[in-house]
Amino acid sequence: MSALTDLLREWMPHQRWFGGKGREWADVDEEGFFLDEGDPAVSVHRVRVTFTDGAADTYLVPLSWRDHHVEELAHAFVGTIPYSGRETYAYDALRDRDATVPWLTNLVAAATVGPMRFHPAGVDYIPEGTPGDVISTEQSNTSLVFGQTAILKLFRRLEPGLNPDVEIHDALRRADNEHIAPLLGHIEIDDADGEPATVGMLQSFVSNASDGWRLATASVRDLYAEADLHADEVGGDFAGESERLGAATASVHADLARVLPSEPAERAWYDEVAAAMNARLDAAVAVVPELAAHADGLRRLYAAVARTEEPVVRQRVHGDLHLGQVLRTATGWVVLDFEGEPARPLAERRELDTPLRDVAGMLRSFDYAARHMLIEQPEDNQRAYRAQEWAERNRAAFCTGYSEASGLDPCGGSPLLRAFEADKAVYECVYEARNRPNWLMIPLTSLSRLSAGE
Ligand SMILES: Nc1ncnc2c1ncn2[C@@H]1O[C@H](COP(=O)(O)OP(=O)(O)O)[C@@H](O)[C@H]1O
Ligand SMILES: O=P(O)(O)O[C@H]1O[C@H](CO)[C@@H](O[C@H]2O[C@H](CO)[C@@H](O)[C@H](O)[C@H]2O)[C@H](O)[C@H]1O
Repeated sequence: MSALTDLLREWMPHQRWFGGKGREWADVDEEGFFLDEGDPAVSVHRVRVTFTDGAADTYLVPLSWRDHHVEELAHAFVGTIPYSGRETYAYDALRDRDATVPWLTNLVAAATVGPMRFHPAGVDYIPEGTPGDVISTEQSNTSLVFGQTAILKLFRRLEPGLNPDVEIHDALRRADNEHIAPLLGHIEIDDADGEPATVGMLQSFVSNASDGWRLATASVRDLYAEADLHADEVGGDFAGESERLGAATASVHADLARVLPSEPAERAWYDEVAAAMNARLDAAVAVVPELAAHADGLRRLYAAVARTEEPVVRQRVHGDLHLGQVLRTATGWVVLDFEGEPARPLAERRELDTPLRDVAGMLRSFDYAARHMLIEQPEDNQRAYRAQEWAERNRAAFCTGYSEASGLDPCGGSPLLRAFEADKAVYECVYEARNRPNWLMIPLTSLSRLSAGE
């Protein structure tokens, strides 16, 4: 164990991006190289943490180094280690502005630094020389904004293979899709076996935009404030936006099917989907015992998946679409973060899937937006009624926008869609139990409706 791995063992479990919180470490290995030997020097480390259950994850940890403590960087301080007979001070290099410049310099130069390769997309200006500021959003990765023109997302957990965020953004740029922020480049690193993993993605920064969750919940607040008016009568009606969002989602799906592989689903696919849903439910009941009450009804919904004759096209999709993943600009909706559900292995997230998974994700999000303000007042039946009304109106508008743009109606009583919605709500129960237990009632309420066949 080196002085650096000792330091990382102390520091990493407290970082937002560290996915192994609460698990016991059995071992830790680290391999590093210098990205920049200037002042501050910047090093990049691949840190492999092995847990006592035998599982292991590799994290990306960039550090900056100084020969004295810098008080303004106290928030980024990692610790000290001895080097050439004196103490050196290590900082989180992504929170140290002076240490952020080399990322774009190397990207513009299409450089190779140690095992890391920088690939500019060659399509647009990269704001080289500008320092980056870390965004304050709660996120599982770390993103830096450079001069309000570009945003670099550094993926913290490294997995071999091209990250779907890069792959899908690249495909949609080739398709000239107008609902994405264009890809400006990406960065790869070779792992110990020479397999490349994606380290980062640079894309255009969408300025002056608001995210869908913020806009939708503002609309719900307006509705609650007007006790006697309906969703279509209050000032902040969101249905027009929901309809445009449906059309934007359909456009993204159509382009993905056009430029990446797609094929009709075979019979075996339906059985596999039903089996995967049942397996996810089994695992979820062990974490959220309240789910057991809905299990029979949910299994009936999943059985209908195996029986349905509904044709499905398998293709690449977003994989984790919700209102927090879309930005409204002055001209329309932009869809972000094509990584899929972060907890699933990368190979699984790159498999062909059905657009219904994304439609279901967004429909769930309308339920969330409508209900999240009921958390504090679960007995307020009047508000619960109005929440339902808001959710139904916006879900229907989203479906209308989707069908008008695609010519396909994904929502017309499809048993598949209901099953995907239920499956997402089961996933959400586990997510909420682990992260925001007082939000658990949102997916549970939806599941009692879905499992009762309503
Ligand atoms: N191209 C962009 N332009 C403007 N803001 C962005 C852009 N990409 C991401 N963001 C902001 O950063 C947040 C986190 O980005 P996201 O890709 O979802 O990261 P993560 O995968 O870590 O959750 C988004 O919710 C959004 O607010
Ligand atoms: O954005 P991430 O990829 O990190 O997604 C995870 O966190 C989301 C919460 O931030 C979670 O989304 C759930 O809550 C949202 C409101 O906060 C709601 O709009 C979504 O519909 C709901 O699923 C997401 O499930 C999780 O993967």
